[in-house]
Amino acid sequence: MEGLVSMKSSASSHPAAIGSLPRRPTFSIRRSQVTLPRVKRFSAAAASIRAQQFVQPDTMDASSAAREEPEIVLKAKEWEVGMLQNELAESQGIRIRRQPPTGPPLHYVGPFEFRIQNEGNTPRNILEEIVWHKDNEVHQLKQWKPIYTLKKAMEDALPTRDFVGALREANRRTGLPGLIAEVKKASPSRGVLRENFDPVEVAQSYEKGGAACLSVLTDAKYFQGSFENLEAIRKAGVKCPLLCKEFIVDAWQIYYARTKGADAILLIAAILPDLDIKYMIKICKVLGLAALVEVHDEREMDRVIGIEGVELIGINNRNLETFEVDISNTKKLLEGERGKLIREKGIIVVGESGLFTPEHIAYVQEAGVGAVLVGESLVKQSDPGQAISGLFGRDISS
Ligand SMILES: O=P(O)(O)OC[C@@H](O)[C@@H](O)c1c[nH]c2ccccc12
Repeated sequence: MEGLVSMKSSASSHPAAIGSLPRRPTFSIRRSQVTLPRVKRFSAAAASIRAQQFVQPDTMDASSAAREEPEIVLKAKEWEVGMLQNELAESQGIRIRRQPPTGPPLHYVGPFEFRIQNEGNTPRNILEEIVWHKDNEVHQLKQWKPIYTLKKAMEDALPTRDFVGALREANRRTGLPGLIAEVKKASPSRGVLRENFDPVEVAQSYEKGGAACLSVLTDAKYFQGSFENLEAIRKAGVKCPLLCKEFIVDAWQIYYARTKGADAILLIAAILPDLDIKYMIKICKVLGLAALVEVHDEREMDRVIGIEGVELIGINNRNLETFEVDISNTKKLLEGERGKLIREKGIIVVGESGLFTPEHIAYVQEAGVGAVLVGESLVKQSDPGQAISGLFGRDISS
């Protein structure tokens, strides 16, 4: 019943499998111990396993691994860095792990696909699932378009527009929070929001209805969005500055967003350690992009307030781990010292998610937001731009 299959003999001898090789090696590191990619298949009776096959790595120390397969040791180091990243993030209260701690959920070994379903490498919630998927997706995209090709594309990209300035101006003009209207076809929590979705039509309608800026979902798997949508909206001549709504886990995505016409990007504090946020904000400054840094609890807010150069903080009323929506979250995070510090620093706060009525808008404005980010309540209406008047209680188009 048991059979040993080495990674070398399986993966490299089956060309068809090479394209689908995982980003991470099919083994894990626990401190000084290297787990080699030797694979045993056990009986399907193993209780905790939903898969057809169970992959049980054998162990050996790092030096003997080096003698056997230097490339494997290099990959092991790469994996170790990923592990350290998880530990660093955890020390900042980040529960979302950047990669599966014991290897990717799908292991491709030769022509076989091994799916392991154990506690360690099964995502704990939807946000973690999205992040793991994104990490692999970005790895593939980076191979297809290495960073130097993006730098070239950036030289030809259209100039960026002032996202923060547009929000301030709308706020000044209307006396209401500036609107970032979201071009969103679907979401994991709500399913499809708009059938016959035409992103350019929705964007133009929002602009006509008085939106200051637009947010365009680019994640394909969970939100049915795309970078093509972002690019098409930009090229159609929509003047509202555009936020690329993406799960950013790698700086490469920022450059890519810039080549596709973004004026701003989203950084989610629940998945990015402080150092990543700092570094990515610096990249944004160099590229002329605004960064909307999203938080959803006190700890994330305190981390982000302390980061130099933050101009826009989004408070998400939806917990991305549980999907629960509670608009009092915006109020809670702006009370007392935190609100005072934010005002002193001149940071614009964006109230995000779950806003449906003029009362909701008034409530978050009272709490201290200078802008709101709204998707569902607008995009579900037959005329999304017209729906803006309903949301704000009056016409804000002129
Ligand atoms: O559709 P709503 O409830 O109005 O929410 C919009 C926006 O806040 C939400 O889409 C969002 C906020 N932060 C995110 C991060 C990723 C994906 C989506 C989001």
